[in-house]
Amino acid sequence: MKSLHNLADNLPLMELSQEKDVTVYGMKMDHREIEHGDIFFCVPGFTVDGHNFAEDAVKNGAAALVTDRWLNVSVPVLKVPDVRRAMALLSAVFYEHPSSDMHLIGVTGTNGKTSVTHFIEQMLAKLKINTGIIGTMYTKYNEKIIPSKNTTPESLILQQLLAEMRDADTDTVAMEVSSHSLANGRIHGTQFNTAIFTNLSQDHLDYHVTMKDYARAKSLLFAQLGSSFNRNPQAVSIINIDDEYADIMMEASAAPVITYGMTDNAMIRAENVRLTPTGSVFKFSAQGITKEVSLKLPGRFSVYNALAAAAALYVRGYEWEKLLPLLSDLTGVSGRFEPVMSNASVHVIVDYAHTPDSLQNVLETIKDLAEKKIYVVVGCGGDRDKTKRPVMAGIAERYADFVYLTSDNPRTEDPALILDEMAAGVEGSAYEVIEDRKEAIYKAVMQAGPEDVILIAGKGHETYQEIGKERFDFNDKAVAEQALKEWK
Ligand SMILES: CC(=O)N[C@H]1[C@@H](OP(=O)(O)OP(=O)(O)OC[C@H]2O[C@@H](n3ccc(=O)[nH]c3=O)[C@H](O)[C@@H]2O)O[C@H](CO)[C@@H](O)[C@@H]1O[C@H](C)C(=O)N[C@@H](C)C(=O)N[C@H](CCC(=O)O)C(=O)O
Ligand SMILES: Nc1ncnc2c1ncn2[C@@H]1O[C@H](COP(=O)(O)OP(=O)(O)OP(=O)(O)O)[C@@H](O)[C@H]1O
Ligand SMILES: N[C@H](CCC[C@H](N)C(=O)O)C(=O)O
Ligand SMILES: [Mg+2]
Repeated sequence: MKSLHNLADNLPLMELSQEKDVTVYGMKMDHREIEHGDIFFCVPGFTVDGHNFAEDAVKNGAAALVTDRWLNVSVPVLKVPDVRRAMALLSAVFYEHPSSDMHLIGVTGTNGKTSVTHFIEQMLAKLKINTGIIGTMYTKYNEKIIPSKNTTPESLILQQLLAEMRDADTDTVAMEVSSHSLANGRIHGTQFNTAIFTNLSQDHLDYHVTMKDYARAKSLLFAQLGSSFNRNPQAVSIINIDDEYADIMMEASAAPVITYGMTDNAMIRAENVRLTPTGSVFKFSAQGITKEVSLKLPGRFSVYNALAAAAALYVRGYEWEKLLPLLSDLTGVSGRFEPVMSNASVHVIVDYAHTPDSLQNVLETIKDLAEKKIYVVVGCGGDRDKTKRPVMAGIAERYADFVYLTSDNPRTEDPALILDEMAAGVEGSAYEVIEDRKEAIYKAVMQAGPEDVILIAGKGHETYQEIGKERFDFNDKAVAEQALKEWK
């Protein structure tokens, strides 16, 4: 519970429609969720303008509105230049800056965010540190799991979750920070101790339009770190120096930078990386310390993710001697290079690769390990970057003996048209289009021979398929398990 005037004092350039103060009991951005005494934020959205719901919000009991224009309503209106950013700041104030009461690690980049946050959590759990996670799969702290709608929640949900974590004595939170959230100001008012950059490659060009815009959005995490806004003098940026966009992140960083990678100029390095059938072995090197490390995780990309997680723990205050042994115990994350267990001798791997770069990385790893044929079942999501469709199909063709192009989450697009766009990227004829994902998985399994490998890409841990505006139960792993039972 807060006074509107006290809240408003935190916003530069705000104007109030009336002198009357009111008590604010909660904050909402959807008028259908308003309860008596809430502030309603009129967010100009991508599909609809929240200002259209102002009157209904008042009818539902809103005590005040935050808007970007004057509206004629009976309750006080707080006019601001940018409603989303004002919402982020006021949510942080309303919940009394929960992020400043914990060690908060933000992870951004096209691929690897979910993996890195989970690796940090696994290592800190071994050190008996109470750690929370916010990301694509869920928000998780103590034994509680709250399913996610977005990878990075809207600011008022984010601050509420952080406040719950603070109240549950969560010490450290590892959080995925998406480019959408940065561009939308969802993390304004959130104080990070550490920001990690994994990598940048093509995705979300529907939203950001060019790679430069996309990189600029990602760099905001580093620009906001340790700045006057996020007052944390201890803040550190951790950057994958091998990525071609590393310079942009380093230049943007308002905090000192630690680099990691496999090249000589990385401060934290993996040298002489050797991939093995069960993972990898490499020589870890940082600040004069060298140590042979083995990982039970697939591919070179996992080495990068492990280095990022180790760097975060170093910044958290742990000595290398203490944290390096924890790397060998890291285990895979659900839906990320996850083998499907069965009695059949066909190897099926479910992976969340939904970008060209991640698909290529995963297939390179499979190519190194596979002794027989490789099959790929892959689709691309609807209402998302269309330009990645032919590219992903082309990558699948390059590595596989045969490709099944199928639906991912078509959402409101025509699945057949998405598949046409994918097929345009295939040059040869070793592919088939099967719109129904279950049918495609079954067909791939049924025609595979002993020791062949099937990659089912794109949906990883997802337990639904979104067709139109509806979500139907669907789980790649469960479908593959069933198909494998029928394989002979
Ligand atoms: C592009 C984007 O970020 N969209 C988000 C945005 O939607 P929007 O701006 O279109 O909202 P809108 O539907 O126009 O509505 C505008 C306002 O009116 C309100 N409203 C609307 C209808 C109504 O009857 N009453 C009402 O009050 C809405 O609550 C909202 O405040 O605000 C919504 C409300 O919070 C979000 O759910 C929605 O995320 C959707 C689900 C989404 O798909 N987002 C994706 C693109 C996204 O953000 N992805 C990244 C991960 C990307 C990655 O790295 O892989 C993420 O962080 O999740
Ligand atoms: N460091 C990496 N570099 C390239 N590809 C990676 C890396 N880490 C994971 N991948 C691949 O990308 C897929 C997605 O990984 P992960 O879920 O960790 O990424 P994310 O950044 O959280 O994705 P999202 O944007 O959907 O939240 C994995 O299934 C794997 O195929
Ligand atoms: N965070 C990503 C997830 C994509 C997962 C894929 N299965 C799809 O639906 O495109 C996005 O919203 O673009
Ligand atoms: Mg993720």
